[in-house]
Amino acid sequence: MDVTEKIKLVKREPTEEVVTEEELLNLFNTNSQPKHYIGLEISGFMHLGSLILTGFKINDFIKAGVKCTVFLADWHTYLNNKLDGDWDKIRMVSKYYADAFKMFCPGVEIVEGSQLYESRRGYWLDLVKFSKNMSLERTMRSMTIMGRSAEKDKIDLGQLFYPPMQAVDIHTMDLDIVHAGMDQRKIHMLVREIFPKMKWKVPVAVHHHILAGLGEPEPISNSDSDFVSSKMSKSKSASGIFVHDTDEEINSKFKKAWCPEGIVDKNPVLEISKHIIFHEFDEVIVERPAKFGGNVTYTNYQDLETDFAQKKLHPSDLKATVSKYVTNIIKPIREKIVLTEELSEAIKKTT
Ligand SMILES: Nc1ncnc2c1ncn2[C@@H]1O[C@H](COP(=O)(O)OP(=O)(O)OP(=O)(O)O)[C@@H](O)[C@H]1O
Ligand SMILES: N[C@@H](Cc1ccc(O)cc1)C(=O)O
Repeated sequence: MDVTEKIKLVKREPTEEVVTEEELLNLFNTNSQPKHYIGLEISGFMHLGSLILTGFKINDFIKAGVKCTVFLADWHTYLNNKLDGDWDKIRMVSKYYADAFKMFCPGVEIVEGSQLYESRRGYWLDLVKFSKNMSLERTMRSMTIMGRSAEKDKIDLGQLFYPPMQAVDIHTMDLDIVHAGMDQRKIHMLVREIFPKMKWKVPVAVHHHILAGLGEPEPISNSDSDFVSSKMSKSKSASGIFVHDTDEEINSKFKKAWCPEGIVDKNPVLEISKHIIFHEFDEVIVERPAKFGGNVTYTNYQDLETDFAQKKLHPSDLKATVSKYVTNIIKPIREKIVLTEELSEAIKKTT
């Protein structure tokens, strides 16, 4: 595959930014198998954002010949008080995440935080060195990468290690490409600023779109908090579509979704059409009775959005269509991911 084709795959939806494209071009020109990672805290059930949209992007990287890793950040999970900080639960849920990604992204490598830290003794020295280059103020401002804010949350000393550890993970894995949702861009920009001073390899950062939750978006002006507050998240079960939801649950969640007639901005149902459905299907058929205009076929997202904006497509028809297509995407995934009673209970009781 030529370099232009590889870049096209990396930049394809749901990618929102590549920092920088010039560096990515240089990387592909000089390295036939660059190393990528995306890291996840392991806590709740996997959803459309964390497994499916993220997995679409990982699969694009794999197609482009990139060596992909999903990093299961077990120590970060512990630091962030997820799963009650109970290591038996963390290990159990970690296996569930590993199996889900191995199934959805064939060829991806899985690395656990604890495995990395045990095998690289130099990690802790690098963490100390890195922390000398990171101000306390900057550390506090990066708390958004763990879904917290220094103003609202009581932060313990352990949590202050979270952002510099995430940065040192990147150096320790010797990565060329760091990938995450837009909510993680702060730490990657920090890495790009500090690593050159330490003479560490500077990775290209690729950030994908953050899928919004199904509820009404929260009115927040600060763009960084915006990603965090309205995103589909494993901590908010009503606003997310989880890979284990039944057909009925998916349908009922879409029925309740925020989708005012003619409103395109921050409309979560349109977002799912764009980033999930049109990623998988070349055409989408809206089925409706002749008295409401009859069936209509869309071969691209833009036409669907335009019809919705012009009130030619009603929210209930859009919701029913999106619900049907999402169910078709989720069904085969749901069947392949084993969710034992014990695992399900462990997750439910702690999220
Ligand atoms: N709604 C989403 N859309 C796209 N990507 C997402 C979404 N939620 C999480 N991700 C991405 O998946 C990776 C793991 O995120 P994370 O472990 O914080 O999941 P989460 O569901 O947001 O969890 P939490 O509820 O604890 O905030 C990150 O790179 C993040 O950007
Ligand atoms: N901060 C990431 C998790 C993560 C942790 C460590 C990493 O090296 C990478 C990612 C999240 O909330 O999703």
